[in-house]
Amino acid sequence: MSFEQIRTEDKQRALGELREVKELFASRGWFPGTSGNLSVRVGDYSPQQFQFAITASGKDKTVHTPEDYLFVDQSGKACEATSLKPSAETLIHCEIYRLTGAGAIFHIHSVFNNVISEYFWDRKSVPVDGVELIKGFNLWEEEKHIDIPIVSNFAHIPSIVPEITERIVHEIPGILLRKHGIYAWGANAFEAKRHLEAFEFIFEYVYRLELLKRGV
Ligand SMILES: CSCCC(=O)C(=O)COP(=O)(O)O
Ligand SMILES: [Zn+2]
Repeated sequence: MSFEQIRTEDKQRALGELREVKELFASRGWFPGTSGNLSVRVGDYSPQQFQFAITASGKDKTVHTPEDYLFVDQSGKACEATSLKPSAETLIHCEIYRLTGAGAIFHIHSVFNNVISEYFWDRKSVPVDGVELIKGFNLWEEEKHIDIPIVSNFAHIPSIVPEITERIVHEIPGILLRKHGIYAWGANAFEAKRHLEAFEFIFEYVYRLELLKRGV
């Protein structure tokens, strides 16, 4: 399906969802210093061909402007003529869509996700035991253990991608970039938001529990 074949109302819906999520996450302080990026996929999907709306690069995501989003294809190329630049991290979105077929991907930087990614860097994953909120990932097993993958961060974004390709696991709808932030995804914007909120809850829980264990 080409970009032109995608219905205007579907494109408008994606932009509306991005605007809503952006405003909510901004109210939580989840976009410090212009960080973070959000995307919602539109139209039909195959791993070889898809399109999505994504936040433009370097914008203050706490304000709304007419130049907040653009549409790109599976290689990160703009679908329409525009002076806007897609997020510098668009290639990460492309790879996550290619691997998972997700409908939306949200990325934020927080102190908790940064601290936790560094604290558990030696084991390359965050261990989580029996926390109720993993039900937010549709994991309903009693006292389930999960490991949230952590990958290396590089200034050169294409260098981050191969480790993401290697480490994404079907059960866990997110991945942590070391001292950078969390990427969370879902079948649609509602689910990706739920997953992101569950990750952030878990990171704060793990952080506070570690402090208590250490008597800090
Ligand atoms: C200013 S934070 C550094 C870039 C980053 O990590 C990020 O999430 C925002 O980049 P974008 O190009 O999407 O604005
Ligand atoms: Zn980032």
